[in-house]
Amino acid sequence: AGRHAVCLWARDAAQVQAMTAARENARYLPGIALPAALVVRGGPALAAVADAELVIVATPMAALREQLLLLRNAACPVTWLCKGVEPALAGADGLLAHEIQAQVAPGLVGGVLSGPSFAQEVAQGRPTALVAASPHAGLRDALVDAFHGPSLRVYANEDIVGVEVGGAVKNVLAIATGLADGLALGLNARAALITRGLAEMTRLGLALGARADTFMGLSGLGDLVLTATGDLSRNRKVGLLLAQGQTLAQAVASLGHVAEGVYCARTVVQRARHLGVEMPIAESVVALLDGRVRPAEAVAELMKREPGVEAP
Ligand SMILES: NC(=O)c1ccc[n+]([C@@H]2O[C@H](COP(=O)([O-])OP(=O)(O)OC[C@H]3O[C@@H](n4cnc5c(N)ncnc54)[C@H](O)[C@@H]3O)[C@@H](O)[C@H]2O)c1
Ligand SMILES: O=P(O)(O)OC[C@H](O)CO
Repeated sequence: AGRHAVCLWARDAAQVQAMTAARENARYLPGIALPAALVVRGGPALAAVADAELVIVATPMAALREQLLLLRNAACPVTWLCKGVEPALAGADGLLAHEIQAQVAPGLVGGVLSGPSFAQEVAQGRPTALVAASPHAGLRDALVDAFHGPSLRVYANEDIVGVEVGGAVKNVLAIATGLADGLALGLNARAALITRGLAEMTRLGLALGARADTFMGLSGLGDLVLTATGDLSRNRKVGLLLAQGQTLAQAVASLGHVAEGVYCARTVVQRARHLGVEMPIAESVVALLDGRVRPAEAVAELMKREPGVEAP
């Protein structure tokens, strides 16, 4: 938004050099010129954030624990963009991002920036609305101050549990809608998956202590609609490719970016089971990813379920 000096730190020296020379992130956002004021840096991460007022971690979920460990003594607040759940460690449930922070960097002031936002459209300056969630009011305000602008609206939310559950579960559900669309099941089926998926997401969130209304907001329904229907979604693409007969390995290899639903579906389902929460759509996605059912069988299993009442 032009109100702050911004430094982009990357771990890969070759990528730093390429971005500095071309003033473009050709590998991840080709065709988008980096703003003239943006400084690109490599080297030790801690040196790069020494004078920072705010750090944003933009790695996949799998790298968050390592990044937070590195930043655990940072003097400034840290915010992550990751949407997922960490794979379960032996004998324990997989953790949401704020739970990892509580474990490895409890002294840090942390939060998440989430909501319906394909990076490509944000970078093109297309209108986008996000949600900034943290238990710390000061960080929520700082995120709105740093990011709110003519093409980006940022809403604050105290409910970090609900925001993170929405961000994780929508990835799993987008694999399901990609699969349904890839099998040409029709628009009715897609609407059914989105709506019943939202009920699953809400049930899990409530069991984890989230607020129900968060799931009607940007990080819940908003991101679910975007990811389940938008062809820029990597998660949706995985479903589409599986429906075409590709193996999971082939589908994942063709993306070049992380599809978090592939990595968190099992953990989501495992956590739901431990809490006694029913998530039949997510269960079907896991069966598909594990190769226990074929695409058409996953759908048939869902349709065979006993009739039920609509209330979540
Ligand atoms: N791309 C989007 O449109 C978008 C939008 C909103 C949220 N997100 C979320 O943001 C997170 C990152 O998504 P992405 O699309 O940028 O993923 P990506 O696969 O493009 O990776 C992002 C960056 O993280 C780096 N990285 C990967 N593994 C790492 C590790 N172990 N240590 C340090 N760095 C590592 C990669 O080199 C890359 O620069 C995901 O959780 C995703 O759900 C993505
Ligand atoms: O490409 P996906 O499926 O990871 O989705 C990207 C963003 O999370 C959409 O908000």
